[in-house]
Amino acid sequence: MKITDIRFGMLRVPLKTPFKTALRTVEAVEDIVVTVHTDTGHVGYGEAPATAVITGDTHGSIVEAIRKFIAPRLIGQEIANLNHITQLIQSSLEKNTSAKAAVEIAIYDLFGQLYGAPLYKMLGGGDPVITTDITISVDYIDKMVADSLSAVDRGFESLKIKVGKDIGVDIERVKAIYAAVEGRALLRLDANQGWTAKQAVYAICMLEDAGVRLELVEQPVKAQDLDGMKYVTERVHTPIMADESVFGPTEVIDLIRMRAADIINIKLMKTGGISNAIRIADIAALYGVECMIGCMLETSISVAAAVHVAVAKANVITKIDLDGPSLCAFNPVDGGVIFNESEISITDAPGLGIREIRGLEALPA
Ligand SMILES: C[C@H](N)C(=O)N[C@H](CCC(=O)O)C(=O)O
Ligand SMILES: [Mg+2]
Repeated sequence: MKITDIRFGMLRVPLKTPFKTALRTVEAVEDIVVTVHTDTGHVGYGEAPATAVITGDTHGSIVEAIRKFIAPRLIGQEIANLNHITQLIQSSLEKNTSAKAAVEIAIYDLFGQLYGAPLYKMLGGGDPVITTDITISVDYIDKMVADSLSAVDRGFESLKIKVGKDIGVDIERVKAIYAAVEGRALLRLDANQGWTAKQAVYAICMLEDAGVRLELVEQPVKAQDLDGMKYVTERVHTPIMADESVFGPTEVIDLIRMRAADIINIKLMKTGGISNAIRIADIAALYGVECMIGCMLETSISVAAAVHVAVAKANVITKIDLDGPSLCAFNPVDGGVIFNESEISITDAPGLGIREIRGLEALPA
């Protein structure tokens, strides 16, 4: 099975409700879809969101990175040589992790199709059913409480509460949600870099003292402020998780050795795809550090790939934040992983199992 062509499309899917974090507000998923074509007629699917505020990647940069730097190296390559292809992708240019991820996902999809096995089996196997949390956007307190109760009624047992807007209101937001859902759902907070280190310690200690039990707090301070992450991690009981602070394996090693966080959030769009996500999981396992696997605003194309990785690396990926498809107003994918609110399950279809993507707008090759 040899690569013959790489094509692009734009996928637009409205969100059920605006997604609001300390960094941005978004009303629709608008992602680049990559299809990798082969001489056997098999097609691999990948996806990349333009999360410029986190990865620096835009629609234009994703398409240009693939068109000019990645695709020319891959045409003619044999899918069976997976490690060689991932090395070609990763070394084709610096950064541009979302572009690399989209292409890698499509290549891994084809690798599974080549051997007639679902991707998670090619990655080592596991239990093909996992449970995700759901994100509660930062908003007025009453709205966040109502959204949290509605999520719990839909069966979500873990809520990822967005904070990081105003420290005083943030504390009240979390207290109100905790009181409303106590005993029915676990709470994770994600400040998306919105606090200073001292504010984070103040807020988390206030919540701890008030008896609010939090599963973890994600990325309390600026991405580059590793000293700030360490400062917070050392001063609170609640586990601290690094998200925007770590993209690839070497950054993860540095962060773990600094003891700057307790947990790592792996996202394919930060790692540049599946190969580095697996490396990070293996590194974390060596150090005895737990991981979450998360997503950006992505549909069930690229999130499916993250699900396969989560299943195969369940020994170390103990927390799942793969709610992108649940946030979308509809599922544009025919086939693939089944997203049913909090429960996500993988079928026996080869690769990612995607048959078709509805509503894809073709972009020039
Ligand atoms: C969608 C996911 N639950 C999530 O919250 N991801 C954010 C970043 C998403 C974005 O801004 O596109 C995160 O974990 O920080
Ligand atoms: Mg985060």
